[in-house]
Amino acid sequence: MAATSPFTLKWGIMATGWIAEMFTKDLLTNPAARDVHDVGHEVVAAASSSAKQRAADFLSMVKAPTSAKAYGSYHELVADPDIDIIYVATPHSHHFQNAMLALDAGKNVLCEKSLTVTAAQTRKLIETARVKKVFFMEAVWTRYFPLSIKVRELVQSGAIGNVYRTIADLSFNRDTADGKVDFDDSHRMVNIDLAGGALLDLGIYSLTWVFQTLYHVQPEKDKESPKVVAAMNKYHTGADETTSIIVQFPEHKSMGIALTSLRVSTDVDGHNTGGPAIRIQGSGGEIHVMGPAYRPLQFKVIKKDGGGKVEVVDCPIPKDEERDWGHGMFWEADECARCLRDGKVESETLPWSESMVIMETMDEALRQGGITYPELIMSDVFDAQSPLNTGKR
Ligand SMILES: NC(=O)C1=CN([C@@H]2O[C@H](COP(=O)(O)OP(=O)(O)OC[C@H]3O[C@@H](n4cnc5c(N)ncnc54)[C@H](OP(=O)(O)O)[C@@H]3O)[C@@H](O)[C@H]2O)C=CC1
Ligand SMILES: O=C1OC[C@@H](O)[C@H](O)[C@H]1O
Repeated sequence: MAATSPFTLKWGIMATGWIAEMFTKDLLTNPAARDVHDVGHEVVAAASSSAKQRAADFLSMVKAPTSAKAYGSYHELVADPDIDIIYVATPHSHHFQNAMLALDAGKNVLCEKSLTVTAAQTRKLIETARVKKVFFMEAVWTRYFPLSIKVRELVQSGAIGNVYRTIADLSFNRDTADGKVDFDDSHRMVNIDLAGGALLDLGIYSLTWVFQTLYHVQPEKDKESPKVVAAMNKYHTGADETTSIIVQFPEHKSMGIALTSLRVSTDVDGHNTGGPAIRIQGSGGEIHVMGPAYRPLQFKVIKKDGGGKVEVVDCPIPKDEERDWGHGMFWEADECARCLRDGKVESETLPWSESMVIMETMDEALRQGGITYPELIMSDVFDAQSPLNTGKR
């Protein structure tokens, strides 16, 4: 019997910054290098809001096929009939308007984290995807790692008993002697106009671990909206620099603690000496995930009755030797391809309802922490000519 050829998804890349580079290089790797044979990817075009030449330079830098088109605006990108799906790789501030631009044009969308600035914006995007009958997914790449899948399976199988608590941290020590952090005030990590702050950039990963171990694994009928208690320290730009959130599920008697900071580090010496980034604690044992929370490569299973033995599971990220590349973002791209091949508009691994509840949790934390962003980037009214869509800075 002849083997069926893989389903190939045609991508348009919106923006040409750091993560666009990482993701596009992953798209260009050979799926066989990660033992994937049912789906593949093609980079059809990239767009820069600043100049067509920038998009052309980007495509040659990532070694895209010469057939890939360069556009000098996001509007041109979403109008390209050859593109199946748009990857939105702009700052958080821009996600709502940029993703809406693509959805409005009838394109499927994979949008970087944090999905939006507000939960109301996420709701609008989901409604639009539903009406347009197009696929829409939040690009929290860690969810699609084989490591995450294994950990969720262990939790669901009861390997560590009932899971009552998850403690997750993603913190970078960027503290400087002058009392600041070593990001320029204009950098997207701390710039309020770009929806900067520890929570939306890093804390989303801590929350990802809380939600994928305490919420996602629950049967649909038992899913419980969390109670949220949060504290935030503000940076002088108005963004949060250190944030701690308790996410409580009273019916399940479980609790998540999501931590993030730009002042201290999860991994103090860069060698994981400080212990795990994530502790998933059950009545019969614990799973320790070694960080960073966004790209973990190892977890440990410690059983209550294990007599001190620790099972260590390594989950390296496969590399395409020919391209000398493998970052780990290809798994979320494969998920998009499989969903589209199978006619799905949302992923079961990160359904719309779960993106929504996580955004609501972040909304509530920001409210309790007293962080507000400018109206332009909090608006949930789509404007194709918004400066966020036209590249005007
Ligand atoms: N999944 C992951 O591991 C990571 C995800 N991210 C997420 O990706 C997004 C982008 O982050 P990153 O790539 O690091 O950011 P960069 O600043 O490196 O790139 C952002 C790109 O967005 C475009 N852009 C449009 N308008 C603006 C504006 N006003 N200011 C700055 N850039 C603008 C630019 O591309 P152009 O000029 O071509 O239009 C720019 O190159 C964020 O949402 C972030 O949270 C970031 C890092 C890792
Ligand atoms: O998503 C991310 O993961 C990696 C971090 O270095 C980056 O700041 C963040 O945006």
